[in-house]
Amino acid sequence: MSTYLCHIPTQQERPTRAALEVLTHVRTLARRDGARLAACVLHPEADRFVEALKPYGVDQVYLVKHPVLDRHLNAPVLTALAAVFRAAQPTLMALPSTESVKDVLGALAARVGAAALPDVSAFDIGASVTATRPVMAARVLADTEATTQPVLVSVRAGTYTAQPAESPTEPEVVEVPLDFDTATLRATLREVITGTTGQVDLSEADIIVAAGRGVRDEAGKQLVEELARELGAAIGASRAAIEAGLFPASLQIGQTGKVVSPTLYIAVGISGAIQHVAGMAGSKVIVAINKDPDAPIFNIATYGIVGDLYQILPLLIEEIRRIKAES
Ligand SMILES: Cc1cc2nc3c(=O)[nH]c(=O)nc-3n(C[C@H](O)[C@H](O)[C@H](O)COP(=O)(O)OP(=O)(O)OC[C@H]3O[C@@H](n4cnc5c(N)ncnc54)[C@H](O)[C@@H]3O)c2cc1C
Repeated sequence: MSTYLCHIPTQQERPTRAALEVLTHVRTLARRDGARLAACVLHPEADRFVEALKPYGVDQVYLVKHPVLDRHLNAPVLTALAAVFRAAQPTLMALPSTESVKDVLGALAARVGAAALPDVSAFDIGASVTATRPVMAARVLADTEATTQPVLVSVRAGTYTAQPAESPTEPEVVEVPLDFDTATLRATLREVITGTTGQVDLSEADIIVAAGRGVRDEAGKQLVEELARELGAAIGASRAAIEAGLFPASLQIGQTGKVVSPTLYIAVGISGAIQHVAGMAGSKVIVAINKDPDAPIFNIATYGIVGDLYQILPLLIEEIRRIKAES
């Protein structure tokens, strides 16, 4: 029986949304192909996450527990993933395409002798593994194929929807020892500085309110923050809004920023330049607010509101508050 393995990064005591999305898709493929569905968690207390994986129908969970896995460092994560790979012997290993995964994917492929299909927006397994990969700032979709096995595939967030299985499973738990000497570390993580704007993590957010150059001052910024607060949304920004000094660079969405695919993306005063769209085109519903009816963002928007954001946002916030109060 072949094994399909998913890497499950964790955040704030639970598997990330992106990981559960990939796991859900791999479960569909595993059930169709009669393959074993395995997941792996790297964490000093990895057992804590087994419970959260049961509803997703996993047959096996590989755990790597080591204090060095407390925070992402390339060398131990690479060693741990390679150890799990050797233990599980999967034909396919799927990983969410996070910054950390991008750092190690190529090295992991080389270490375990696998092909790699990085940063894809869809994939399937037939006689070979085939995938669709957005390239050239998502202007072109490339069909790619791995002609050898095993295959590593990293998947963009928002491609699939995370859904529990029809019935939960009681997975076999396999502990994989990590033989890693921390004295060999060439890099250490000294401090993690968390952005202060917005309470919700951009890459995990289900709703994003993104500000562009149309948000031109502190009053506009406060409206964006208020709307985000009412919706429980994360805040993002275009490069122009960041260059204007209103938002920190960590919030940039686009070709040279974060790639996001939330359920709802509200673009406020953003023109829709190709470099911005590259980072958000995968959003399920896009609402654009722009005073220029010819702004390119309206070409990809699900709903468009033509008007001045300084008038529209207060109305929107008021209406959301009213609906929340009624329900
Ligand atoms: C190599 C490269 C990489 C890049 N990477 C990125 C990237 O990762 N992310 C990114 O975002 N950009 C990136 N850019 C920049 C990109 O080309 C655009 O310049 C940028 O996205 C424009 O941001 P914007 O839409 O906020 O600003 P603008 O293009 O200036 O648009 C502002 C919009 O706000 C509207 N507006 C103004 N006032 C109001 C109002 N009161 N109410 C409603 N609407 C209003 C205007 O009609 C306009 O459409 C990159 C560029 C290059 C060359």
